[in-house]
Amino acid sequence: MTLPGPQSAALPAARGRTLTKVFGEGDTRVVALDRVDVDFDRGRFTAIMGPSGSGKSTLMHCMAGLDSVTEGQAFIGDVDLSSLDDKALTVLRRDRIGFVFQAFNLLPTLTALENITLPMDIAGRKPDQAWLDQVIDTVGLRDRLAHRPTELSGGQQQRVACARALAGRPDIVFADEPTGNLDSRSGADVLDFLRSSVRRMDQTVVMVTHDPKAAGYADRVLFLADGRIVDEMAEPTAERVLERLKAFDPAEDRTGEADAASRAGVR
Ligand SMILES: Nc1ncnc2c1ncn2[C@@H]1O[C@H](COP(=O)(O)OP(=O)(O)OP(=O)(O)O)[C@@H](O)[C@H]1O
Repeated sequence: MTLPGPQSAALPAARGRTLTKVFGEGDTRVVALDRVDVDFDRGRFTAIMGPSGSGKSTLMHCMAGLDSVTEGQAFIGDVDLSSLDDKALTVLRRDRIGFVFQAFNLLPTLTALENITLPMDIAGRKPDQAWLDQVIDTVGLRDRLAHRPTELSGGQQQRVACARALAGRPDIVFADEPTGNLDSRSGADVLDFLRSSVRRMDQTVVMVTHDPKAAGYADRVLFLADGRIVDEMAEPTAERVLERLKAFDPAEDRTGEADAASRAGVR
């Protein structure tokens, strides 16, 4: 195993530089990301929030190499994703990035344990058993490992998906609305696990969410509007996030939004 050197240890787990993503052209042109600079430090839990269409998913997809950028660069550690061909990008995503989606995306024919180790099995990598045990215990799935997804609740299925994302000890986990399909109790279990993976296992998690309560589990919240990061909150609470979100009124136009942002002390 190669241990990260002092330089790579100091690097953020992921970072974007002047990230720009344009969809379509002419009348249908949309600037989904507008020169975004962002760092995701190691061992931190970041939530990304903002109104519908503000660019949250696009930012996550570009940072995770699921979509290409129009301009700028996305780095995982010191690797510039735009320098990789499709094959190298697939390997990087498989080996260095964990994903959790709103739909749990588990394979129905496999047991929970088989789902958790699937990415490593595909890669021909032997799991680090001590790490895997820690992940399974932290997520609280020890007595469910032989169950298939249909025999698990939604919350348990999402915890399997979280364990799968973390099993390979990735550089960073990207979670897109991980609690969107869950009741609040199951959602809290999933968020507790993501929180513990950061606090106790030194993982790095980036989560897109619409839910202020979910964002309250993070170390910081980035607020997007119109493809830009317009605000950032450290040590968020659900109440403060909710207050901040009230400044984004969908009825307001761009000028109104600037007013709202200035009322909220942004810009
Ligand atoms: N494949 C695409 N083709 C064209 N436009 C797109 C595409 N994907 C996203 N967009 C546009 O880019 C902008 C940002 O979309 P994105 O999905 O990143 O927003 P979001 O903040 O994640 O929204 P939501 O909260 O509704 O999921 C939107 O205006 C959207 O319509």
